[in-house]
Amino acid sequence: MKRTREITTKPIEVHLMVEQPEQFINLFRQTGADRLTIHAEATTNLQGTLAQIQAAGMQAGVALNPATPLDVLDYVYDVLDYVVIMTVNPGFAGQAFIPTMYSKIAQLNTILHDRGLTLPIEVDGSIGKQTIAQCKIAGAQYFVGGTSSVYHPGKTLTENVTMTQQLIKGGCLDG
Ligand SMILES: O=C(CO)[C@H](O)[C@H](O)COP(=O)(O)O
Repeated sequence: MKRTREITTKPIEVHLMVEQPEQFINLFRQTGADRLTIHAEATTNLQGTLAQIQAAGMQAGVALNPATPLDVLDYVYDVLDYVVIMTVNPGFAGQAFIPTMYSKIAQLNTILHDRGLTLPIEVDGSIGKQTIAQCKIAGAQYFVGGTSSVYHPGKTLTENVTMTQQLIKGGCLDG
């Protein structure tokens, strides 16, 4: 994290897939993180932990595993800056996208709209050529790049980044 902070002024988002994430808030703030994502399933104090992240000067995000319902967010929207919908089960790269996640993204988009909130929806897991367009239609605004996009084997990082940018913008791909 420290090395990454030295080489970029871009916002750095850290996604903590650990239990008791509250133990790591200050550590990641000190190393230069701008946004900290915690899992709803990983803490018994979701509201308090999000509030602590914001109080430490970072944006606070909640990641929801595929089986976790959206209503866990009902009482934390006031301490939340973005939501990460996991579109695979967390653990490792290269898994298949879970198709029911499209409707989960759309449902969250409707909830946010009904509440008058403009929090971005981020999607994580098998995000690439086959899934970006539909995630965007459902309401996603942030896309996590993994082996399905920016680290896709067989192409350079630059080629993959260009391709992914085109997909997110909704442009045509020629290959
Ligand atoms: O958090 C993850 C899995 O736990 C990864 O971000 C993601 O799955 C990696 O990308 P891809 O699915 O494109 O290989």
